[in-house]
Amino acid sequence: MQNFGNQVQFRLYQTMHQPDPDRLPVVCEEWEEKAREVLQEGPYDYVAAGAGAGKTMQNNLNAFNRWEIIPRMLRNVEQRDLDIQLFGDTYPFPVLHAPIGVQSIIHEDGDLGSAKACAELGVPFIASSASTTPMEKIAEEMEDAPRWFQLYWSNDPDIAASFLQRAEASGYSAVVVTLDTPMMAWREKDLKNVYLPFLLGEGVGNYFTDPAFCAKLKKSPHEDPEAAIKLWTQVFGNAGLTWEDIAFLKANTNLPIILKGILHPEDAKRALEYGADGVIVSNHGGRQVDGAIGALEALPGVCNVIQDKIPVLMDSGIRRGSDIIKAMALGAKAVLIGRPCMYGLAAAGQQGVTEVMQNMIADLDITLALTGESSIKELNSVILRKAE
Ligand SMILES: Cc1cc2nc3c(=O)[nH]c(=O)nc-3n(C[C@H](O)[C@H](O)[C@H](O)COP(=O)(O)O)c2cc1C
Ligand SMILES: O=C(O)C(=O)c1ccccc1
Repeated sequence: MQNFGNQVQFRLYQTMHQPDPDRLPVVCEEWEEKAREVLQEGPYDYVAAGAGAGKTMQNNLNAFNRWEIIPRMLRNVEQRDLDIQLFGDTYPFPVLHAPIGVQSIIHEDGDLGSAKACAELGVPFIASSASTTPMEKIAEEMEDAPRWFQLYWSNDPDIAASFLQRAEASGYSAVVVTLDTPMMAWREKDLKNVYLPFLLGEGVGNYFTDPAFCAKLKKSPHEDPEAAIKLWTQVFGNAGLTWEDIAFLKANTNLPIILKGILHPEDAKRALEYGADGVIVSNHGGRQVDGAIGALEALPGVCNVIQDKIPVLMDSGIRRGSDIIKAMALGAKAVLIGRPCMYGLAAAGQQGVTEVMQNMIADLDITLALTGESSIKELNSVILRKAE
């Protein structure tokens, strides 16, 4: 896409004649502020806060400040390529929408709004196991736009296998298996607010429509929602999994399997040994282990082990274009955008997600050019230095 960044930027400046209240935010922190204004405390904190004291979330942001870009000059950056290849598909930008459950708690557009915003831009949408809208409905709305499915690996193998089968049948082209959430973390803000969306029947759309899940209930989720929610709390996670269980996934899907939540180089080694098709370096946005390593800090160690044998993606802390450049220069093939999209969704529904994604990509395109690079795929750590 020619001069994507300049076009978006020019359009934004042209809104100068619009009255202020109609103008949507541009800056990530401003979107977050707007989200805080429109949401009640429970849902806002559910999205914005992390595990424990929030140290990991802080580490994620700080990690980006430890790297600095050294721009190059006079390198003809008129034509720029932002496209990437992953698992045999070409995508227009090196960004995906992170899997995010329970989007219905922040806006009525919910998962469908986000999915449609992504579809318009050609950005792959990773549908969460914990979406409120069932995966088939999301797929239907997205038509042939790119989409992946994120698996929460239930301790009930029938449910896990059924989710995999449904994802493949409804046209998702890869499975992201989230390993860092065998149970919900100790989340201080949610405990203080006494707020857990699932207990309110949010984020259970895939379960309540699942034949394997429903087979374990006496009455349908519609007839007896309380019993269904209780069953959900019993089957959601699986703390008993080991690396040997990866074979179960391979036996139950033909799609590429991408392991999300890899931080330790030793786990990167296991991911290769056990046949993962890709990994995502992530600490779940600091929502699981408090005091964990910032995701960007963990990225070089993982890439060093993987040695380009399979793609390494990353998330946790991406807030602007330069963050994407740093992650890719350190070895990520693409990044996932999480909370920024949710602040957009909260403040302005589907259009908010479109704006956040579009602005992030525009910023990326312009910053790439100003760094003196024209191909996102060819970035490497030569353009970075570790700040003192
Ligand atoms: C409200 C919320 C819900 C999330 N739900 C899921 C989920 O269902 N599955 C998953 O793998 N990750 C989930 N995540 C984690 C994101 O996929 C991603 O790793 C994280 O948002 C990255 O951190 P960042 O948003 O601070 O950049 C969730 C994150 C948030 C904020
Ligand atoms: O809140 C989360 O971070 C999350 O990943 C999750 C887990 C279960 C259901 C919905 C979201």
